[in-house]
Amino acid sequence: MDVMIHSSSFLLPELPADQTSGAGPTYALVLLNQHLPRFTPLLWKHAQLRVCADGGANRLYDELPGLFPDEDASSVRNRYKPDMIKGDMDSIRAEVLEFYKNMGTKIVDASHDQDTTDLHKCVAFVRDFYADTETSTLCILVVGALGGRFDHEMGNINVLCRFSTIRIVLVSEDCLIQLLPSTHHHEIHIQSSIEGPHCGLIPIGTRSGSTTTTGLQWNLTNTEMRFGGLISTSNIVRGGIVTVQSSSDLLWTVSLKKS
Ligand SMILES: Nc1ncnc2c1ncn2[C@@H]1O[C@H](COP(=O)(O)OP(=O)(O)OP(=O)(O)O)[C@@H](O)[C@H]1O
Ligand SMILES: Cc1ncc(C[n+]2csc(CCO)c2C)c(N)n1
Repeated sequence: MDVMIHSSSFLLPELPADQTSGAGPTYALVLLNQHLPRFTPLLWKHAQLRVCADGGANRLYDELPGLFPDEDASSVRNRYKPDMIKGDMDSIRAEVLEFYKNMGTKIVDASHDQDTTDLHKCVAFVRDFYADTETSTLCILVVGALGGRFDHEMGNINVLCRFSTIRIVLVSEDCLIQLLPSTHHHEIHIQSSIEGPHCGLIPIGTRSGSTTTTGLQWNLTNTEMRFGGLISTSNIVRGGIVTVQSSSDLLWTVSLKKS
């Protein structure tokens, strides 16, 4: 089975040289309508496409200037122009919509679709935008996915499952969450300056018949995991590389260090 390599190098101030030369992932950033983490400007810099999901545009408008306390709010806003705002447009404020429309941001009202979330709509857009790009090189970073309403959080995690062939990372102030599809074996390269040591491996939707790991304090060896039984929470990363093999898709989560 092929090995999928994972690295959170998008949280480093500069991408490693092999990535800046075009060999690494193509990052897209999606901003949701929850508190934006402090490193949003860093992810913005690394991303080639930036999309706000509906009320995510309010967060960009309201919260980004606060991350640059020494600068004038309007000059910060003028520097961060999203490529697109997409969603059912029931949360974005009129003045925010007007501001970004005047800056040239593309606005897509998808209010006819009340069966998929704004994050789903944005991920589908990014996927289609990069339709000609090899899927394995695309990585969608999502900020504002956690905290607040639990139905929203579960909807956001469901997007990882619905688009399981695309690399998507939910990035909060405290942790990262991503899906490890069972179609691959996984090598997670830990950036110990920014992430760990706490981590978890969580089956989602169904039991995971057999999981084997290395590089954790409490490794699994052909172990079954299920809700109501064992799931691996409060585990600890021990080595620089964690490997995971599983018969079912799993969520991988790792804590982020408070710099
Ligand atoms: N409290 C929250 N916790 C986690 N994610 C959130 C939260 N609020 C919004 N989001 C995410 O941001 C996206 C855009 O938010 P927005 O408030 O514009 O959604 P919405 O269209 O009002 O959602 P809904 O109609 O389902 O209530 C949502 O699709 C969701 O992914
Ligand atoms: C069974 C079922 N439950 C909830 C919704 C509502 N819903 C789900 S996504 C969405 C859009 C949010 O921007 C809305 C309103 C539905 N359609 N079907």
